[in-house]
Amino acid sequence: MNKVAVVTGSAAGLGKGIALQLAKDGFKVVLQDINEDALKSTEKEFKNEGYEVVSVAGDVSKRDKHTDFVKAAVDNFGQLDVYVNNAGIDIVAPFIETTEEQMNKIFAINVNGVMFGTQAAARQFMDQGSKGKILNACSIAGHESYEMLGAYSATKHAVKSLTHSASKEFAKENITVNAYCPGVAKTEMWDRIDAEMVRYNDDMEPGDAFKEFSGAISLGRYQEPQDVANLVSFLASDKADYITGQAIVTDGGLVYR
Ligand SMILES: NC(=O)C1=CN([C@@H]2O[C@H](COP(=O)(O)OP(=O)(O)OC[C@H]3O[C@@H](n4cnc5c(N)ncnc54)[C@H](O)[C@@H]3O)[C@@H](O)[C@H]2O)C=CC1
Ligand SMILES: CC(=O)C(C)=O
Repeated sequence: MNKVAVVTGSAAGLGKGIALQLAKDGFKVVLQDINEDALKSTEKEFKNEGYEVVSVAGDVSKRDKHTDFVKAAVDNFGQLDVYVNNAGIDIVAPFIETTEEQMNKIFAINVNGVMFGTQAAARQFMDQGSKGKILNACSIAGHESYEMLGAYSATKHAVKSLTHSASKEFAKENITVNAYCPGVAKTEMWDRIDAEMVRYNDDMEPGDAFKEFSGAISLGRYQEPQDVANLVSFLASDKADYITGQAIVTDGGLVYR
C-alpha cells in the first residue's frame, strides 16, 4: 500500500495509538503535535520500529499550519489520503465559572482546528483529483453533555456538526468525512480531568472521577488507545468508502445512540 495519513496530536495518547495502527496498516504517517519534545521522541520510536514517518510541530488552531501539515505529506510521501483531526484539549469548570479565555481557547483548538484541518485536507484531495478521508475526534461528549465539562461538550457537539456539513459539501468530490467518538480512555487528558474534578469536589479522592465514569461502562473496563485506533483504522480503509457524515461511538457501552 502506498497511502499517506496526517494525524494531529499524535505525540501521545489516542493520536499516538491511531498513528501506530495506521503505520501498521501500511500508511506513511505525518506525526503532528504542539509538544515538540514529545513529538520528536514519538517520531524516533516509530522510526526505530521501521515505520515511514515524518513529524511537523505546530498548533492546530492556526489555519495556515494545516497547509504545512499537508505539505509535509506531499513533499515527503507524494500525496495525502487520510487526515485525522485528533488534537483536542479539555477544560473542567463549573458552568457558571467558565471564562471567556477558556471558551476561546477550547473552541480555537477543538473546533477551529477541525474546521481548518478539514479545509486543508479537502483542498489537497481536490487538487490531487483523488478520493480522500477526513476523520475527526469527537467524543461521547458530542452525544451527551456533561456537568463540569460544559465547554468541552459544546466543542464536541460542534465537531459532530462540522462533520455533517463537510460530508454533505464534499460528497460530490468523493471525500468522506466521519467522526470517531471515544468514551473513557486513560490518557493524560483523563488524568487532568480527574485531577480537576477532584479539586472542585471535597468528597472526592484522586482517581474517583475516572472510576465513576469508567465504572458505568457495560463491557467492564476503561478504553485503551487501541480500541479507538481499531475504529479509525476501519474508517481510514477502503472498507469504509460508503460511510460518510457519521459520528461513531466506541465506548464499551456507555452512551447508547
Ligand atoms: N481520553 C479520552 O477519554 C477521550 C478523548 N477524546 C478526544 O480524543 C482526542 C485525543 O485525546 P487524548 O489522547 O486523550 O488527549 P491527550 O491530552 O492525552 O493528548 C492530546 C495530544 O494533542 C496535543 N495537542 C494539544 N493541543 C494541541 C494543539 N493546539 N495543536 C496540536 N496538538 C495539540 C497534545 O500535546 C497531546 O500530545 C481529543 O480530541 C479528545 O478530546 C474523546 C473522548 C474521550
Ligand atoms: C474526555 C471525554 O471526551 C469525555 C469525558 O467524554
